[in-house]
Amino acid sequence: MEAWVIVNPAAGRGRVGRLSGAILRAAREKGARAFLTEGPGHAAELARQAPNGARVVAVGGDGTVHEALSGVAGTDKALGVVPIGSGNDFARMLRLRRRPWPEALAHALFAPLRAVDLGYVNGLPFGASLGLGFDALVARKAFSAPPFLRGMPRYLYALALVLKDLNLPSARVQVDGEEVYQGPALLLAVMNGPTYGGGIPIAPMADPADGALHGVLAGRFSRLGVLGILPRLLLGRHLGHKEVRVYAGGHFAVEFDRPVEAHADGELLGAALRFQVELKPLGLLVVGEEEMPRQARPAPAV
Ligand SMILES: Nc1ncnc2c1ncn2[C@@H]1O[C@H](COP(=O)(O)OP(=O)(O)OP(=O)(O)O)[C@@H](O)[C@H]1O
Repeated sequence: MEAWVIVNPAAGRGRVGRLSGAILRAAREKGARAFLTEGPGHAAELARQAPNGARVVAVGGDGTVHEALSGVAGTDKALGVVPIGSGNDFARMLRLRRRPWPEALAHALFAPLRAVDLGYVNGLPFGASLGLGFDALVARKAFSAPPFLRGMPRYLYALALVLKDLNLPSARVQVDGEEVYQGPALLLAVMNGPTYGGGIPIAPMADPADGALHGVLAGRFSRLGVLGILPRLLLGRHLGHKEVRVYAGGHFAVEFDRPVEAHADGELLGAALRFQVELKPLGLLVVGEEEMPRQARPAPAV
């Protein structure tokens, strides 16, 4: 099987850039074709050019994986990942163990393939997460924050800007054809994996091989309410909040009363009024762990 290794030197806050020569060499020694991306969009283009049946290995973070996914989804190519980004939620969804990069590369090139569910939003594929509303707006503001702000200060700056002008849109949400919610919405996360934003456990119950997307909707929240739920969210203790609802299904149709920001796998999609979200069960071939344990579930009642 042909393998294409796509290395994003900008990922991992420059770490991949420092390692890129060694990674390209190691990939070629293992018989793969290896490429360094030249800018945003290049990983997607390379993944599209990879031949049918190829294993496409993204070296970088969730942005690189998301781009590579767009060239792999809907084909019989397979997606591997060497997670050296700052977030790595796709790798977390696959339960990839932490390995030094040479081992992670060998794993991505040679470990067996398995299938996981694949999400689509308005026709575009996503791997682990889709976020509509508040979190995407914070990401948008962080994107245009002054360049001297980095990491947590950049996030807090963006959060403060969004909270200052907090004005919730109204949403109508249908899951599998049934209307489940109508009202103000702070955010709706539609998740294939349990985490986004670099490990935030927004949907601890999500499992990429269960044939369902998991929606977590935060409804009416004040500024103070948002500040109160954030620490609970970081600990995965937000699901019991009275304004947090959870849904599972294969098709989410979401309509807002004004354009709302969205991100897929942490990549901004642009604001829109309507989002059609579909799941293709086991629609993506990936390199995961040999054993991907499912979430612990209570035994069914007998
Ligand atoms: N050669 C390049 N120069 C600059 N940017 C690039 C280049 N190649 C790709 N990119 C862009 O780099 C961005 C960041 O990559 P990525 O998200 O993989 O890394 P990260 O931000 O460290 O990880 P994470 O998303 O997991 O936090 C992507 O949006 C991608 O489009």
